[in-house]
Amino acid sequence: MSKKIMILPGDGIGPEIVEQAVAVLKVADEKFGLNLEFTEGLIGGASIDAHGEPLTDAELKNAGECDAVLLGAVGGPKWDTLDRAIRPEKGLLKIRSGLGLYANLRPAILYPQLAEASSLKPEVVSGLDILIVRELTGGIYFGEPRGIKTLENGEKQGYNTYVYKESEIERIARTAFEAAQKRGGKLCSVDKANVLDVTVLWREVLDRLAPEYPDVELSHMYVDNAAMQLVRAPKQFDVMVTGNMFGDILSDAAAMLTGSIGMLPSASMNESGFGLYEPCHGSAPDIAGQGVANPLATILSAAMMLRYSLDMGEAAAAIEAAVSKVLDQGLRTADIYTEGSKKVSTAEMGAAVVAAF
Ligand SMILES: NC(=O)C1=CN([C@@H]2O[C@H](COP(=O)(O)OP(=O)(O)OC[C@H]3O[C@@H](n4cnc5c(N)ncnc54)[C@H](O)[C@@H]3O)[C@@H](O)[C@H]2O)C=CC1
Ligand SMILES: CC(C)CC(=O)C(=O)O
Ligand SMILES: [Mg+2]
Repeated sequence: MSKKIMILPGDGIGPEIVEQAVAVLKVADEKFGLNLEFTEGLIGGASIDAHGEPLTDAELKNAGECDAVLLGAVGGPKWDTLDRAIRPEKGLLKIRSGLGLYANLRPAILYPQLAEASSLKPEVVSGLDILIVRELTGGIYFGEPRGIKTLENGEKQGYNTYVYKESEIERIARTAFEAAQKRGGKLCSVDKANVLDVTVLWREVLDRLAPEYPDVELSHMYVDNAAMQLVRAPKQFDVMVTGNMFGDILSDAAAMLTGSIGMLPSASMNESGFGLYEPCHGSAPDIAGQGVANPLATILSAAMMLRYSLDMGEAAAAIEAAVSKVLDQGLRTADIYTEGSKKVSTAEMGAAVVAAF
């Protein structure tokens, strides 16, 4: 039986990088007989232009009926002046929440070939392999009430609400504990429990669950210190678990340890293992249309999709090996270029991964 993959290219560099990832999936399909079937949909600004909203209910339903979703990125200046309710980013929040994709896995792994491209000194990052587990369907990005209101004195006030229910904390904590069990056995929970009540509860839930995972060493860290430790001594971390906003910010910081945000893939899963796969970066309007974006985060996200949602681990490993091979060949998009390597375009990088199979 075929496996149906929904492709949502989105905006900006989204279509450019997704095109390369689909080409890689097609060659993996040929080599491994995966029987993949692709269908394409609209999200973000592309959907606003076509339908007046960033994700239609019909498209959400289509995505949920597929076996997995591969997404590029959404957003861009063209839509920035629209009403907040129909911004491209709302489409992303809608698909994450609508499909229950609460577990966002963001592995920050330094390919040894890119040690020179990392923002940190090679000795600080060599062998880096961190997994950031980010809660994705709750927290301050979803909390109500939210909005901008006018106060009695005529001044405007903006507000959002940072909320988590125990059950939401527990399920992401279990994802993180289980990941730590399969990895190095260390879990660092990141919060701001010295200030934010919601994260006092977060910490309590993590502590309550810890005895169920005696093989995992649990620690807690405030988010400001975690940001500092990530750029000071990142190898102290194995698995990090945190809420939606802190995870968003910390994973962009971790990306630079691996050389570029263009290297960081992600998986967003629900309880039944259904997943949406996308690079951690956005639509990069500053380089869109120039053919210079790094497609590797999206290609590596496609590999995660094969492994986590489609049970095609062998093909996933082959994609990762092909990525490593092109880096061995010295091929680099502009974001990971260092002296002595060969600068290539988005399409050339994609073609090189296909050829490396
Ligand atoms: N998952 C998503 O769809 C996300 C969407 N966004 C949206 O994207 C738009 C741009 O946001 P920014 O804050 O600029 O973040 P961004 O991640 O799009 O770009 C930040 C910087 O990283 C660079 N960059 C990103 N991806 C790259 C790649 N694959 N190769 C080489 N360089 C890359 C960009 O050129 C830019 O200089 C906004 O509309 C934002 O809301 C932002 C983050 C995530
Ligand atoms: C719409 C944003 C929450 C997207 C983003 O920055 C992310 O998921 O990393
Ligand atoms: Mg982000």
